[in-house]
Amino acid sequence: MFAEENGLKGDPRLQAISQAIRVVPHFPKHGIMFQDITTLLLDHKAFKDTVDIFVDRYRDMHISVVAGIEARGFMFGPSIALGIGAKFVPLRKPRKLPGEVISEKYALEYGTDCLELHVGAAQPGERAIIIDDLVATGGTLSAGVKLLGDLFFSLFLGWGRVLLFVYIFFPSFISLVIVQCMWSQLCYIYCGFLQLVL
Ligand SMILES: O=P(O)(O)OC[C@H]1O[C@H](OP(=O)(O)OP(=O)(O)O)[C@H](O)[C@@H]1O
Ligand SMILES: Nc1ncnc2[nH]cnc12
Repeated sequence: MFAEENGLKGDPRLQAISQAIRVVPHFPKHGIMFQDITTLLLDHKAFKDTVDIFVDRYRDMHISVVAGIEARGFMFGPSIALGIGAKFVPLRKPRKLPGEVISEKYALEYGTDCLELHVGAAQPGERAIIIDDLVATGGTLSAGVKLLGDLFFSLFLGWGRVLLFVYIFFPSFISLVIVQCMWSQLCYIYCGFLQLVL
């Protein structure tokens, strides 16, 4: 599907990339066919072709954020970010990021996990892509999409909380601000009116 959608059907690079990924049966537990990309990283051409395919696809699409999912998204994301001229934003496992974070829990093929993102790493209105090595259940990717979406919402919520706090504890302060604003608007209109008249 990816090959067809991106005009890569029959591209010999895809077959070489696919062959460079080792499949390890029953790792880390019985029944899992583990797709091991460390063998792809050992193959310079296949590794470069993988990055180039993404750079060609996303260059000139006004993407300013490449978000990479820990850990294997960190192996491809930064090169793609440099290639398309975007910043790299790590989506990390819990308690790894030192600043203020937003978190999202998710279910995995073999367990549950959580991803975190630094508040302020991306701004509302920026266009982002998320990079990882593999989609199995899609839980990790969905958590990444939700995190980036929530970033804008959390900024909004942050200011909402401050306003609510001020409103509850200092209602007269809020009224004062509103009156002040209205008053300055009235003064402004009044000055404009005077300018017109004079
Ligand atoms: O589509 P999903 O079912 O969510 O699974 C895919 C995720 O699982 C793997 O990471 P893992 O959590 O094993 O962490 P790692 O990259 O740190 O090894 C893989 O790198 C993806 O991030
Ligand atoms: N089948 C798989 N291969 C490699 N990483 C994985 N993460 C979840 N499922 C996986």
